[in-house]
Amino acid sequence: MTTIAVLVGSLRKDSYNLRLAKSVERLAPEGAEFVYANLNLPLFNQDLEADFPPEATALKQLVEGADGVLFVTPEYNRSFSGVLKNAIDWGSRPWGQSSFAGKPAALIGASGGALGATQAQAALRNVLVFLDTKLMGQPEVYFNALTGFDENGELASSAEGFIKAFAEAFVKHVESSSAAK
Ligand SMILES: Cc1cc2nc3c(=O)[nH]c(=O)nc-3n(C[C@H](O)[C@H](O)[C@H](O)COP(=O)(O)O)c2cc1C
Repeated sequence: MTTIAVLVGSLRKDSYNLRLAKSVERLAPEGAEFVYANLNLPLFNQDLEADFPPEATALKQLVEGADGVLFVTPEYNRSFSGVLKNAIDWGSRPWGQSSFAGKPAALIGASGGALGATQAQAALRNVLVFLDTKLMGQPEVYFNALTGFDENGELASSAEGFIKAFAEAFVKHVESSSAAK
């Protein structure tokens, strides 16, 4: 079993990005288990590092126990969401004990427009490289939620192919990175 920790950077109940993550999960090869992190965390405060909040510890444990991490981000003001940055900041601490270092990872994102969280993903990619994740380069998916989901909120048939290709490439990336350890 290959375990994937999923970090969805939106707390919105009907989040496009959560729907996108669930679509990736549905189209992933058998044997991959997706576990969704709780990102409803206290605001990062370095004063709290000596006594980590339990929710932040749970996030670190989830990531450390997973074979790979999938980051799913909305675009807020041309960057990735504060919710996701906050979670990444917790997971990266204390100094020298980042949960992300060496983890096979990929990113994907949706927004309600044709640009499909392009700028958010570019900014997030920079952070994930700095954190020394083993980041999948291709394929990239910039997901337009207005055309990518149908009127029932399901993945549009036109999007099935490229989301399946992304899911397959990601799980392969995780499994080959883990085997190479
Ligand atoms: C504060 C804020 C800023 C936003 N900025 C952008 C933006 O820069 N680019 C964009 O494509 N969409 C932007 N949006 C629209 C989001 O893409 C849209 O709200 C989307 O549904 C968020 O993802 P979610 O459905 O997973 O919550 C913004 C939305 C909010 C609330």
